[in-house]
Amino acid sequence: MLKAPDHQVAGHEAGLGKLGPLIDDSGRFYKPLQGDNRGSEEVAFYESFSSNTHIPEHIRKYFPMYYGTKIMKASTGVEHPHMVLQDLTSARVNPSVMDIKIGSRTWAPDASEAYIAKCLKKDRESTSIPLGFRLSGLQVYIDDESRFYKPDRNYIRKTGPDDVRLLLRKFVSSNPSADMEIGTGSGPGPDCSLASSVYGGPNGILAQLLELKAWFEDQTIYHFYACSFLFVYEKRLGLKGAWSNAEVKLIDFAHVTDANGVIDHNFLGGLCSLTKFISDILSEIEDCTGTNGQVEL
Ligand SMILES: O=P(O)(O)O[C@@H]1[C@@H](OP(=O)(O)O)[C@H](OP(=O)(O)O)[C@H](O)[C@H](OP(=O)(O)O)[C@H]1OP(=O)(O)O
Ligand SMILES: Nc1ncnc2c1ncn2[C@@H]1O[C@H](COP(=O)(O)OP(=O)(O)O)[C@@H](O)[C@H]1O
Repeated sequence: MLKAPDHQVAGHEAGLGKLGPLIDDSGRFYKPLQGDNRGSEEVAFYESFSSNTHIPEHIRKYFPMYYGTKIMKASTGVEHPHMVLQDLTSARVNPSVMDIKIGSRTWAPDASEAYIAKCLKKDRESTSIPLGFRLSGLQVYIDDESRFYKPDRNYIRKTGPDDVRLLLRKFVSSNPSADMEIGTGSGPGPDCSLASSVYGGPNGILAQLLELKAWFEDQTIYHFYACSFLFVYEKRLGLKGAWSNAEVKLIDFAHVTDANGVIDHNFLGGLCSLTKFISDILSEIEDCTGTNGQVEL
C-alpha cells in the first residue's frame, strides 16, 4: 500500500492536495516529477548516470537505485509521473536521518533570473555561503518513549554555523533536545556518545565522505548543484561487535548539469567543509576519551 514516507526530513511533502513522495512496503520510494522541467531534469540525470560506464562501481553505491518512471496515483489523488527509487530508509526501524544540501551556490548556470534570486536569498540567509553547505532537515532517534528529536523547518532555516556544529553533534548523541539550542540552554550539551561509531571507524560517515571526496577531486562528468547528502543510521543499543551501520547517500538531482571537463569545485568545497566539521567532532571526542573511532553502536 502506498503512503507518505515515515522518515522524510526535508523537501516537498505529500499532504492534502500537495504533491510529495510516496513509499510502498516493497522498499520503493516514488518521487513525483516536479514542474518547471525539474522532474524531467532529474529523470535525465538518473538515466544518464545509470548508463554511464565511467562511474566506478564503488561510487554507484552512494546513489539510490533507480527503477525508471511510472505514472501512478499521486499524493494529490490524480495520476502523475513518478521516479521509482530505492527507499533509503526501508531497511531501518528507527532511522536517524540528516539531509545536508551541498555547495555554496544552489542554482545551475542556466537557471532563470527569478530562480537565481530566490536561491541566492536562501544561500545568503543560511550557512550555504559561509560554510558551503546547509542543513535541510534531520531527525534523531532517542528511545521508544520519546521517539525522535526533529527540529522544525523554521528553526533549521535560521541555523548559523554554531547551530550547524551543534546539530551535527546532536545527530550522534543519545540526549538530543530542543533546550540545547544556541542561546536557550544551560543544561548539559549533546553527549556525542555515538560519534565514534557513526562518524568514525573504517566504514563510518567520515570514511564514506572521504571516498566520495577522492572521486569528486577527479570526476569531470557532472556538476551537482543543490544536491544533498542523506546520512542514515540506526541506533542499536546493546548490540555489541557490529560495524557501523551508517550510510551516506546522494539525493536530489533536479539541478545537475554537464561538467564540461571541469571539476565540481562548488560541491567539492562544501564536501571539504563538511568533512572538517565531522573530523573536528571526532578529534574532540578522541581528546576526551582516548578512543579512536572504534566504539560500537
Ligand atoms: O519551495 P521551498 O521554498 O520550500 O524550497 C524548496 C527547498 O526547501 P527549503 O526552503 O530550501 O528548505 C528544497 O530544499 P530541501 O530539499 O528541503 O533541502 C529544494 O531546494 C526545493 O527545490 P528543488 O525541488 O530541489 O528544485 C525548493 O523548492 P522550490 O522553491 O525550488 O520549488
Ligand atoms: N530515495 C529516498 N529514500 C528515502 N528517503 C528519501 C529518498 N529521497 C529523498 N528522501 C527523503 O525526502 C526528502 C526530500 O527529498 P528530495 O529529493 O530532496 O526532494 P525535493 O526535491 O522535494 O527537495 C529527503 O530529505 C529525504 O528525507
